[in-house]
Amino acid sequence: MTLSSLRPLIGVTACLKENGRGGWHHAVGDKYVQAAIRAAGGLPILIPAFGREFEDQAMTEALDRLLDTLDGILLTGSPSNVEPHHYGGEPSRDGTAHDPARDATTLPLIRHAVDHAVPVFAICRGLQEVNVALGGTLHQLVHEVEGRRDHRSPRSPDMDVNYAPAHEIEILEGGLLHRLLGEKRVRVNSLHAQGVDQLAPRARLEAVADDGQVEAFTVPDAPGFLLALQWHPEHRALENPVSMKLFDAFADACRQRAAARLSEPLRAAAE
Ligand SMILES: N[C@@H](CCC(=O)NCCCC(=O)O)C(=O)O
Repeated sequence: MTLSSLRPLIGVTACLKENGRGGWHHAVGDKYVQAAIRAAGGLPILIPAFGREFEDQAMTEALDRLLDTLDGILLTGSPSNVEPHHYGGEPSRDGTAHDPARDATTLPLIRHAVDHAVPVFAICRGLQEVNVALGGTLHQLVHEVEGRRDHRSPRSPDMDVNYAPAHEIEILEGGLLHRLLGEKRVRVNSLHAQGVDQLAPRARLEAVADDGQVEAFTVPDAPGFLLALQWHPEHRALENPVSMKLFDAFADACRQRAAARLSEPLRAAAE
């Protein structure tokens, strides 16, 4: 086995959703599982929304054990919103979908992963979770903010319509995104009603939409890889060169961690 053939273990965050029959499922969209396998070359390990089951110390121990076994974390998107009490926001508008079990899992998971140099790739809700976990805030309805466009997707039954490129982003020179893509402007899809209001103090802005809305950031002082995107690179990732450059960078970081975690004989074989 060589380092390039090593398939890193990538945690994929799940939502807790009602199953319509009085029960609950821990659920992940298949496109995230497919992206972890095909775009990142990893082995996806679903992370249930277990945060409410553990008190503080037990949660810390659970996250330590979990992250000891993983080479990276993919923070997925979701129609549910981060609950505003996590960032001092006003109560959500009636009818807003939330997922408190997911919030109770991902927010401490993010802080733990960042502190322990576990590579993190955050998508849409995932970006919003990273921003809140590290002390930032969110707009709950970006399209109602003065000067902002509507960043929500069409409500088509056709995924390719909903995930079609929707607007350009400006990539800030000198950051990770610019280094990975070598471009100043790319078109991205857009499927969100929430968005970054106050960027987390440790975050470095990497890209903005033409209306100034945050579209990507990194955390330069994090010991490991971290890239947070408001758009969805996982949709048809293999057909999108921009997406593949980003997944390749995440995959490289995960493989490096995997090799470092391997036992000596396996590590020697992977070199
Ligand atoms: N609910 C938040 C986050 C939006 C988001 O993640 N959209 C994608 C949902 C479907 C998918 O997983 O692709 C917001 O509205 O901003």
